[in-house]
Amino acid sequence: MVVVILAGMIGVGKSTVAEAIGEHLGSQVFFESVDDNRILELFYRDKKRWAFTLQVYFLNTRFRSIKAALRHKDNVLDRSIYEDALFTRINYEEGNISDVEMDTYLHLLDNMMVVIEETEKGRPDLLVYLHGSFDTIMHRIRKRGREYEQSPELVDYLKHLHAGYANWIKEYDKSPVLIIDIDRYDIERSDDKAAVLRMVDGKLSELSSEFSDPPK
Ligand SMILES: Nc1ncnc2c1ncn2[C@@H]1O[C@H](COP(=O)(O)OP(=O)(O)OP(=O)(O)O)[C@@H](O)[C@H]1O
Repeated sequence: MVVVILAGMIGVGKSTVAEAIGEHLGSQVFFESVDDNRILELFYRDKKRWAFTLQVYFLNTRFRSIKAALRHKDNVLDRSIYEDALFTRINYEEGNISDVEMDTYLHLLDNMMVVIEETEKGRPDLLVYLHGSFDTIMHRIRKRGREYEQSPELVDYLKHLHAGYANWIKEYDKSPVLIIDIDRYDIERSDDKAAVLRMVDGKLSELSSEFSDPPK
């Protein structure tokens, strides 16, 4: 049983890579659909009013997904609960979330983490972190063309988030990590996609041999 989670900046391509890994490993993929997420649009229109509500919404849906993923067999998640606190922190730093809201969020998250760690598996096997330069990411966000992500006023928020990710990945310690540079590998090209899947296979087999090594 293998649980792989994806992480990385908005627009970096997590859903596409999650789908490719899921297909390759024969795993179920948990996508967070944003098409029916009304709060997301409200948030992009008025961050101060909706940031906390949006974070609680995502926390709840990610909690549900990670519990389900850790309970069943082979699964891939396109974004996970481990990463959402970064969005909350950035929104706190931007003044969109108050001290009291931040504290409430962190207590809620702590409680949820206890439940997650108490599941039989406890944590994912691998985090695949997609890293890209700010320019590449902006290019992808524009190309994807989701209306609420296009406002020129969002650039500072996206820069802040991009810088936040660099610290977040250094501190992440819930599972082993595989970093993929999207400036180098474009999953839409078949040879790059094959190379990415080989890296995932390589990492998973390295981890499973470490796991099965007899103790010395
Ligand atoms: N916790 C969160 N707080 C604020 N916004 C969030 C949070 N989680 C996701 N989002 C926003 O929701 C949208 C998520 O879209 P989606 O799930 O397609 O992910 P993405 O990061 O844009 O995708 P991909 O890496 O697959 O290109 C993005 O605008 C993202 O910023």
